[in-house]
Amino acid sequence: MRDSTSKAMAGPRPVVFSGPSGAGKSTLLKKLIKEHENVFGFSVSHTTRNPRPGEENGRDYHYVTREAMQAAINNGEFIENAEFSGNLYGTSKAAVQAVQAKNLICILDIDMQGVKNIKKTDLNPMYISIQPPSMEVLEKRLRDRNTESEESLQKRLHAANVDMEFSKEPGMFDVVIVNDNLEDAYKNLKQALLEEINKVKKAKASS
Ligand SMILES: Nc1ncnc2c1ncn2[C@@H]1O[C@H](COP(=O)(O)OP(=O)(O)OP(=O)(O)O)[C@@H](O)[C@H]1O
Ligand SMILES: Nc1nc2c(ncn2[C@@H]2O[C@H](COP(=O)(O)O)[C@@H](O)[C@H]2O)c(=O)[nH]1
Repeated sequence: MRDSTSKAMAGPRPVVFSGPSGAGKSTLLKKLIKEHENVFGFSVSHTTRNPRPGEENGRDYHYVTREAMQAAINNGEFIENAEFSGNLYGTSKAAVQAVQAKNLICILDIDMQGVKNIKKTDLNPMYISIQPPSMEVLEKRLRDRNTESEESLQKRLHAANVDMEFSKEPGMFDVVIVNDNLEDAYKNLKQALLEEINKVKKAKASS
């Protein structure tokens, strides 16, 4: 069944970022939001994982217990949710509405199960896949980030293999960006979003 709740959401077309854990999604989207804070807004997901050093509740995620999150899911408060690496993650309707109410392009950072589920809704976002140059580079980045236990790292690498195959399915993503050199990847990302950025800037200038 299609989720018709998202139909009521207005504003510019959202953008979904997906790709393996460690590919550089957060790094790129943080740069994007910093450079265009009047254009983009981040959909703050819920998760049952613990905050990492430097992460802030309500800014990076809403950190909740599994019981609270499951109850909210059962109550129909989420557009999509998924189990990833032993934790629940999900996009609440409120998170997307909060961004769209400000007439900003809503950015969702979600895993591939999220992509599949969002495709069943009426949100109609642009889908961007961020890919690492190789599995070896991905593993090094994840290890160097120093945020995962060995068990979590192995789960993420396993999911990354599945994800990298999935991203090759024709029509799954509108744009695929290989994040090798960060500045090049960022330039490609901005180019892919240029039309949407200009639309929002124009609408804001005339309002
Ligand atoms: N082009 C790049 N070159 C080198 N290091 C990078 C590059 N892009 C990102 N990194 C680093 O790789 C690590 C993983 O990046 P990041 O946390 O942005 O990935 P992610 O896709 O958001 O991961 P997750 O899905 O787990 O949140 C970080 O330590 C980041 O600083
Ligand atoms: N389906 C969803 N996936 C999400 C959501 N928020 C984040 N994510 C994805 O989870 C993994 C791991 O994230 P991390 O912050 O623990 O490294 C990553 O692939 C994110 O894209 C969500 O709301 N729904």
